[in-house]
Formats: sequence, C-alpha cells, structure tokens
Amino acid sequence: MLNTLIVGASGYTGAELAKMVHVHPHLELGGLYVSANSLDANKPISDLHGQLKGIVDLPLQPLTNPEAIAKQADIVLLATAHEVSHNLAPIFLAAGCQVFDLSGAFRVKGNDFYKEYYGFEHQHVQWLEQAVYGLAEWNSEAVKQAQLIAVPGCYPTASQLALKPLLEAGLIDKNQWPIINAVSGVSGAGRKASMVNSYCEVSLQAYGVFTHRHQPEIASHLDCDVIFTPHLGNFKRGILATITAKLADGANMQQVSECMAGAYQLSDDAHAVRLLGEQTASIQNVVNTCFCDIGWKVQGQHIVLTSAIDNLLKGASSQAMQCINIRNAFPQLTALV
Ligand SMILES: NC(=O)C1=CN([C@@H]2O[C@H](COP(=O)(O)OP(=O)(O)OC[C@H]3O[C@@H](n4cnc5c(N)ncnc54)[C@H](OP(=O)(O)O)[C@@H]3O)[C@@H](O)[C@H]2O)C=CC1
Ligand SMILES: CC(=O)N[C@@H](CCC(=O)OP(=O)(O)O)C(=O)O
Repeated sequence: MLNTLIVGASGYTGAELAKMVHVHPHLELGGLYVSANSLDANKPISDLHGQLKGIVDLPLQPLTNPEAIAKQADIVLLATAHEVSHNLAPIFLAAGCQVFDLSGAFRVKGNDFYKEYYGFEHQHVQWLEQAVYGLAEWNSEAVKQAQLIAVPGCYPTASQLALKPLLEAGLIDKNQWPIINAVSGVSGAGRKASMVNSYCEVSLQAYGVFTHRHQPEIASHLDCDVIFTPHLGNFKRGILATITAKLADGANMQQVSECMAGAYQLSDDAHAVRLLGEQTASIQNVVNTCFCDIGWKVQGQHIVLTSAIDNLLKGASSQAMQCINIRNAFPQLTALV
C-alpha cells in the first residue's frame, strides 16, 4: 500500500480526494492536513463534509511540521492555494515523495507568468522546470516518470481536451484564435466564503475578461493563442465550455470525427473522455463523474465544440487520481468508476 497524505483536505477538492483515496485498493489514507492555525483543526473531516460520515472520519490535522510527515509519505496531494503549494511542494519532493499539486503553482514554465498572473516570483524554478503537466489523456508517458505532477486547472482541462486533437492534426486555422466561453459552478472558487460565492450575490456573468490566468495556461499548453472568457454560474458544480474555431482549408466533419475518435480511442486502460459526436455536452451528465464529455458540429469552415466536466473531479481531484494511477501503473480510472 502507498501511504498517501492530503494537504488542504477540508476544501472542496480535498474532500473529493479523501473519498477516492479511501476506496483505492492500493492507497492508504495516511493523514488529512489543514493549515497550522486552521479553525477546523482536529475536527473530523466528516463534520465539514457530511457525505463522508462513516466513510472517512479522520481528523483534519494542523500542518505544523511538513518535514516530519514527509518521511512516512509515499504520495502527497496538495489541494491548497497556489502560494501554499508553491511553498510546500519542495519540502515533500526533497523527502522523495510523489507530489500531485492541484494548484497552478507548477503548471506553466517561465517565471514571468507567475509574477503577472499569480502575483509572486517563483522561488522554485528548478522544480517548475521538472514538473509534468498532468493532462492525463495526453501526457501519460511523462507522468509515468515524474516526481512532481502539476494537475491542470478546471477550465484548461475542459478546453484542451476538446481542442488538442484538432490542433495536433492541423485541422484548425490558428490565424483565427479559437474562442472559448466557459461557465463554472460556484464550487470552482473554493470553500472560503466571499462575496463572489455568496448565495445572494451569485448571478450568471462573465469575469476575468482578457485577464484570467487560465488563458495563458491554455494557450501555452496548446501552443495556440485563444480568447478565453470564464463565466460564473449560479449552480454548485460543473463546467461547460463552448468553443468556436475556424477549420483549416479543406477540413470537414468526417475528418474532425475521425481525428477525435483516433485521439480518444478506447484501449484496455480506459481514460476519462467520452465522445458525443454531434450531441452537445451537458453538465448534468458529468457532475459527480470523472468524465469529460465532448461534442462537436461543423458548418462550412467553422466548428463549435462543447466540453463538459465536473470542475471538482475531472477539473481537479479525479484527474489528480488518474495521474496517481498512471504514475504507479494502476488502471487509470481505479477508484473513479
Ligand atoms: N475548486 C475547483 O473547482 C478547483 C480548484 N483547483 C485548485 O485546487 C486547490 C484547492 O482548491 P479548493 O479545494 O477549491 O480550495 P478550498 O479553498 O476549498 O480549500 C483549500 C484548503 O487548503 C487549506 N489550507 C489553507 N491554507 C493552508 C496552509 N497554509 N497549509 C495547509 N492547508 C491550507 C484550507 O483549510 P484551512 O484554511 O482551514 O487551513 C482548505 O482545506 C486550489 O489551488 C485551487 O486553485 C483546481 C481546479 C479546480
Ligand atoms: C468559479 C471560479 O472561481 N473558478 C476558478 C478556477 C478554479 C481552478 O481551476 O483553479 P486553479 O486556480 O487551480 O486553476 C477561477 O476562475 O479562479
């Protein structure tokens, strides 16, 4: 059994991870951690996340000595904010742990990015360079060898899984930047209460127009400029991305469909992308599942793709678990279906 720790366990993604690790046949849930001064320290996680009652009731331990707990850990999941992950990951990596970071702290190479979009100068550029981007269906070979896996953001996951096959096949005219409009449920903002996620304040609206940090994450990993506009929706969980792009000259529906089928062909090691063809993706079909549903339609030289995920699962925790499975040679959907 691999001793697995979850840091940031009381959050939305942390609670999802606790459930997955608990049911995983090869992982042992070695400890749940929150900040040293957490108001929830020493409470059972199931006091905060009732769905875990009787399943996972372990206490949320204050993280006072990461170096000490690192010695007994094989795997560490960081379900913490970017600057927290940035500071903690090197400690666990130095102890030889496999680290799966759900934050954006190690996703994009280049220190300028972090100054501009995350507000801090990256202090661990050598780890940033070694980090492997954990887009499971595309980077499995690199994930198998990595010690630090940077799990993609939720919007970037939904966007890249739809566009990457077509870009790799040269079926998209990159001179007209793909337009990505995506709506996320409020759980995407995390469990900390704020005006952003207050029940009476939430209303369907765009935000981060031209400024969201996911635009450069998507563009750099696709190697294609995009216009990405996130929207906050008044529902709990799920993301729907609607993507418009111009097809390369001569590209048609049949080539697109064959390309998608080839990119996501089913194998013995089932992945988490489901292809819908001309059917549009719907949030209700992916919430509480590990899947990304992708549909597409072509008219003339344009394509509209729809891509739906659960932001807490394929957009975070279940993709992290897929990467743990890939890294340790387990079937990649172990503990997920
Ligand atoms: N929500 C989503 O849909 C997605 C989130 N992510 C990313 O995943 C990470 C976690 O997100 P989410 O679960 O929503 O976040 P939450 O805000 O819900 O949870 C954050 C967790 O971190 C803990 N924490 C805060 N400070 C520290 C610290 N110094 N040391 C240890 N633990 C700490 C918090 O507990 P306490 O404050 O009590 O210590 C809490 O358990 C973030 O980086 C987020 O950007 C990525 C994709 C999707
Ligand atoms: C609704 C909402 O607030 N969503 C978050 C995205 C959450 C996410 O993917 O987290 P990373 O920061 O790890 O990329 C946002 O727009 O910041």
